[in-house]
Amino acid sequence: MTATLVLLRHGESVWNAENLFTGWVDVPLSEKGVVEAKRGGELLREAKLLPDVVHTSLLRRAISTANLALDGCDRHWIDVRRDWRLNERHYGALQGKDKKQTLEAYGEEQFMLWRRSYDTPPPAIELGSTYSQDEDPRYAGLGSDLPRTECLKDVVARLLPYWEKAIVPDLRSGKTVLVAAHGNSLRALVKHLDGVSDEAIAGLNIPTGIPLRYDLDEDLKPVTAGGTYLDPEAAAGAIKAVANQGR
Ligand SMILES: O=C(O)[C@@H](CO)OP(=O)(O)O
Repeated sequence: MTATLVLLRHGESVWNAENLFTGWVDVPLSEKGVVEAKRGGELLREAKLLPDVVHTSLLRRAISTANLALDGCDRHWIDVRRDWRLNERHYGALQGKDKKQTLEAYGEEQFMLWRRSYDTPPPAIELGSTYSQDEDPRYAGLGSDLPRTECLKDVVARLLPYWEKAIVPDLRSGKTVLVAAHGNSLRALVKHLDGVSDEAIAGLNIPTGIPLRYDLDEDLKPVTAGGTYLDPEAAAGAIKAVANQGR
């Protein structure tokens, strides 16, 4: 048995374009992001990789990307499930801050520790502050699960229960599964799938809007490590751009 999983990071958001830490702040796609999401749908159509079910976060940049991509391959009608556990990493007090200014103020080491270390979260966000989500009705049921900051390790811990409970059953039933999510929630999933070490995951970046295909064996291990981008050339360039943000 093999199962087919497609990971899709949302297209460029307006805050990606402005180089701001975003996390759980619910910003829309930029015009370029809309084009990227549509292109993602074309790539799915060209590859005849047609999802049967889609899982998204609760953030509009992932939801819009899924809608646009699915529309592009005539799959806008499939079952959809959304869950906060697919949200972007909560960026704590860095949410809304300029990446370049943060790099200049705190230096390369601290900046990269916050951005890419496995287990160092940024400082926690103040409750009630502009970019905090404590008043957001979509998270009202979360109680003490509502994060005030997260490192990638925290994202792995909150994502895996959803993977096991919601995504794995879809894969086991033979469905082609699309997961439309975020740079860091997808890094957490790739870490799990490929067994990437805590150190090596720091160097892994996911480009916006380019579907990443994983064929999984009966143990849900990737047949090809790292999966396959549907547009490898575009992915290589875009991965470099993500890695260099803030510079
Ligand atoms: O700001 C964010 O939420 C993320 C993704 O855009 O940024 P980074 O790649 O720096 O983790």
